[in-house]
Amino acid sequence: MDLSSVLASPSYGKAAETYKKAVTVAAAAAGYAVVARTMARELLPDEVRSAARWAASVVRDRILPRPKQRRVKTLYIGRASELSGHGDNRLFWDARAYLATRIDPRAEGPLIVATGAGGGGAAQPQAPLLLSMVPGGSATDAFLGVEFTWRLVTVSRRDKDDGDGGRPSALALTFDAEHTDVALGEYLPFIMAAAEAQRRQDTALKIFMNTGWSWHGISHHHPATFDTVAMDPALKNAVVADLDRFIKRREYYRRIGKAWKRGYLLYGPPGTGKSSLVAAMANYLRFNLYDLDPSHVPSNSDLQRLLLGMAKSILVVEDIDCCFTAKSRESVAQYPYITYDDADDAEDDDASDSSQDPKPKIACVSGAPTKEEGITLSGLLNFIDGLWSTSGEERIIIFTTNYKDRLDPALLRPGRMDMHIYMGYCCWEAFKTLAKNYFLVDDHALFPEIQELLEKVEVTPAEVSEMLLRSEDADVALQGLVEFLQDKEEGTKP
Ligand SMILES: Nc1ncnc2c1ncn2[C@@H]1O[C@H](COP(=O)(O)OP(=O)(O)OP(=O)(O)O)[C@@H](O)[C@H]1O
Repeated sequence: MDLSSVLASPSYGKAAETYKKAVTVAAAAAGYAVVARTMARELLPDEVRSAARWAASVVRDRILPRPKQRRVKTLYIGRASELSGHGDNRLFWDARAYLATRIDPRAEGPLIVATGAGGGGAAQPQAPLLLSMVPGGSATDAFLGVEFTWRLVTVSRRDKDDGDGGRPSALALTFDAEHTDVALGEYLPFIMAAAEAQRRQDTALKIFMNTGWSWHGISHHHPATFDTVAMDPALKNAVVADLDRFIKRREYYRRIGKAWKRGYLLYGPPGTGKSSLVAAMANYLRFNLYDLDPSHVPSNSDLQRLLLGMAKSILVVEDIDCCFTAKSRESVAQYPYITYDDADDAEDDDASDSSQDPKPKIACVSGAPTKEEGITLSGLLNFIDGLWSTSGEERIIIFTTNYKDRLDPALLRPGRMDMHIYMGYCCWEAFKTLAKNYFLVDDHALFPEIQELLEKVEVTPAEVSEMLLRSEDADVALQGLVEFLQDKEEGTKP
């Protein structure tokens, strides 16, 4: 069918008629709408028109989905503690320290850069560079899927003559208000914990030694870490896991009403790394060490004072077998400075404080035996349990000995020392740690021979370390070690 016959057909004529009518109606409706709007504008008062607009918006809001409104919340963290009324607000400094690790140095805009405190608190050449926002600047951070925006704000205090005008005085933390619980319950506590961990890292550790009833501290720079201590890897992992678990259990110890303390007994031949492990534990936890020499503690009351004078820390008593024994009173002559419990007394240790024990203890102070009250093993353990149960701070006690079999059974009873750690002769795994420490090598042509020899020969990690130290050339040092082990095997070396 061509175009002329389509136009001439009756069905086309009907459709064209219908279309014309529709156009006429639409034009009339549009005209009425314009007229109605004009009339409404001219005839209806403003109040009626705005009421109509409001009604229309209510209907629209009810029927049509609207994009969700974002309510933001801002927390101001002032530099000064507004609530306690005095001093610095630690949270302000914690947040600034935390932000220093989150600021992107490549981001646009100016930043403040300064040196952080290294080792002893004073700025040191190797101290890290810390970034900070300039006043008015902002930084964003994401935590648990929530976006947080930080701004450093300056509150002008020109009206107050406190010499503080113009310094940044608060951090403003802005986030979606529906995440307020995350901000207060998780994000800020996380920041405080991170800052505390960093503070510990930056603070030089100390080791304290006792003279009489007072402690004297010096810096503790022992380089041992869990990476450098050579020991069975499974045992090492177990020690690290035990420390981690202990540190996280503040609430648990509080709930069961026990002192937040953990006891470790390290035993093994001389030179197997007991002192190195103590140092590694201190470095890992960033705890100060208190090295107690019981021979310098005249009485239980002096011991009490020493224990009360300790902060969160590790208390070490080395060579405990030389300090306390239950063997016999004849032993007094052998260990002249210390008071001894009888084995029978030790059984009652839990029930009574030995300082109130009516039986006279033999105390030998400064080599002069007297009948005065003296320090006892039960006194030490009871004091520790009693005194530390109220402090609420975590403490670790470590006893070391070369001779576990000489120890007072009271010390070995379950519940006294939580973990007994045997530091033994150098095994293959321990040797690999030492080789890595000294030469940064994981493998060497002499390793198979050394492995075979270590299975047959008893050698301490201290002896192996000494051989490895003899040359900076790994080939030379390892060859020297092979010869040393062969001599031992043949019995030509003690
Ligand atoms: N397990 C080890 N891992 C790494 N180094 C070790 C180890 N054992 C010993 N050494 C090395 O030997 C030296 C002496 O070891 P350490 O004092 O730790 O042994 P110890 O078991 O405490 O000895 P002692 O019982 O005589 O006090 C350390 O300084 C270290 O260089």
